[in-house]
Order: sequence, then structure tokens, then C-alpha cells
Amino acid sequence: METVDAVRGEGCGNAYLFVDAAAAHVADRVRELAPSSTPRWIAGVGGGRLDGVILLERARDVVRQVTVWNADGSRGEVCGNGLRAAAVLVRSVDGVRAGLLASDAAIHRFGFEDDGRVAVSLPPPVFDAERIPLDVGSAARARADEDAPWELLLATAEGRTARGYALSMGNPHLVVPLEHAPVGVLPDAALLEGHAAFPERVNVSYVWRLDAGRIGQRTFERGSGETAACGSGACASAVVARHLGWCDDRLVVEQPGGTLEIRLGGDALELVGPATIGARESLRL
Ligand SMILES: N[C@@H](CCC[C@H](N)C(=O)O)C(=O)O
Repeated sequence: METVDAVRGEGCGNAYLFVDAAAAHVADRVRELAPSSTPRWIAGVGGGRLDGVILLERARDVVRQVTVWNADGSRGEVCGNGLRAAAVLVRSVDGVRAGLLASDAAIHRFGFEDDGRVAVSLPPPVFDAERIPLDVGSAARARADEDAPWELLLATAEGRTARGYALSMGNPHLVVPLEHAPVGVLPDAALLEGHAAFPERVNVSYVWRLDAGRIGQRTFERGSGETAACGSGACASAVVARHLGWCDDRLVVEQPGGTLEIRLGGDALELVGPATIGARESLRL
């Protein structure tokens, strides 16, 4: 058994245990053990809830390769809040203030704003059903506009349905617009996360309009349950909000853990918000 250094890192309260593996054998061991050990690893760390584990590895052409495991040990292809925290960690270790990070989904630019917030790029949204992945036949109703998120009606339980928009930000998302902020438990969130329409499950974000260019959001993440915030979810919500005419090229997303800004102007999306690195921890592999 080997003990390695780890550190808590978070963006808007969406917190992960980071292992910045300089040695290849440590990275290999984390990869091997994380699918089964993540629930135990994050339960063994005090200081508040953790939503998963993130491995950082030295890689060619990018500052770090970033791999994400959700709280249940499943993989997430990309994590917007985790990427911002990774940027803060890289700055503290290497002194680098801008550069490239790689996730399973894309290469991401990162940099720091004058006000201290971290900006990371996310790839353009994907609406192709196979790539989300979305099994259109499992939806009660599905409608696709060209170059827009899928509008779905999904049966949940006891005759209930949910209307939402499906797309991929590198990982699968369902965005459910509501009239008002939901009170208490998110409606049918676990049923939607595991709905047959999403063969690889889905991250479910509930959104409501606050005013022009500003929404509220709560997210039930695939593999982690409801989290304080979801960065890729906020990007998915921004794509849907623009489709619905709720914003132009900029959206502010208020979540229980804090505020994110999404810039939709260019090819890629830009996710801007706070991120911090916290206490050092030890992880027994
Ligand atoms: N918290 C994240 C997303 C983490 C991965 C997600 N649960 C998945 O399985 O796709 C974010 O900030 O984007």
C-alpha cells in the first residue's frame, strides 16, 4: 500500500479530491483503483462533502491531463468546476497562469481574469443523438431542430412526464426548464438520470429564468447526486437558454454554491467563475 498526496479543490462548492500525479506509477494505480475505491476515498476525507476524484497527469502538449470520477466511481468525461480548480492547482505548483488542460472530451484553454476568477473553455455543444448519447425511441416525444438541443418529453413514473432539452457538452446533459425555483427534492431527478433514453445516464439541470441574461439552476449530477453547482451543466443550460431566447451571448447562472458566467460568443464556450484549492490530504492507494 502506498500513501500519496492529495488536495481538496472546488468551484462553487462542487468539490473534488485532486491527485496531481508526477509519477506515472501513481497515475496508473489511481486509474486502476478509482472506479471501485472513489466512494471510500471521498468518505475518508473530512472537511465537507466531496463529489468525486480528479487525477491530474503530466502529458505532452498540455499542462495536465484531467480525469474525473464521480462519487459512485463512474467516469465523467468533463467537469467544468473541476477544470477551474485544476487551473488553480497548476498555478500554485508550476506558476503557470494560462495554458491548456485536456479532458476525455476536449482540450480546454484556461486563464485568470483580473478579478481572480478562472476562465476555462468548453467545446461547442453536440446535438447528434448518437454522440450525446440519446435513444430517441425511448422518449415519449422527441423533436429535433437543426443545430439545436433535442426537445424531449420523458415519462418518469405514475403517469408523470418531464419536458427537457438534451445535448452533450462532452458529457451528456438534460436541461429541464421550470417556471419557478423548485422547493425541496428535485422532481424525478434520479429517474431522469437513469432514464432509458440515456444509455450512459445523464446530468439533469433544472433551470428557471430570473431576469434577462440570468437564470437559477440546480443540478442532479450523473454519479454524484445533487451537487452545489455543475459547470458543464451551466454551459448546457446556457445553450438551452439562448435557444429559448432567455439570453444572447452571455448568461449568468446562479446555483446554490455560487455564480458562474457563461460566454457563448466564440466557437467554444467560456465558463468563468471562482475556484479554490484547500487542505492537503493523504490518500492510501
Ligand atoms: N461537476 C461537473 C461534472 C462532473 C461529471 C458529471 N457528473 C458526469 O458524469 O458527466 C461539472 O462541473 O461540470
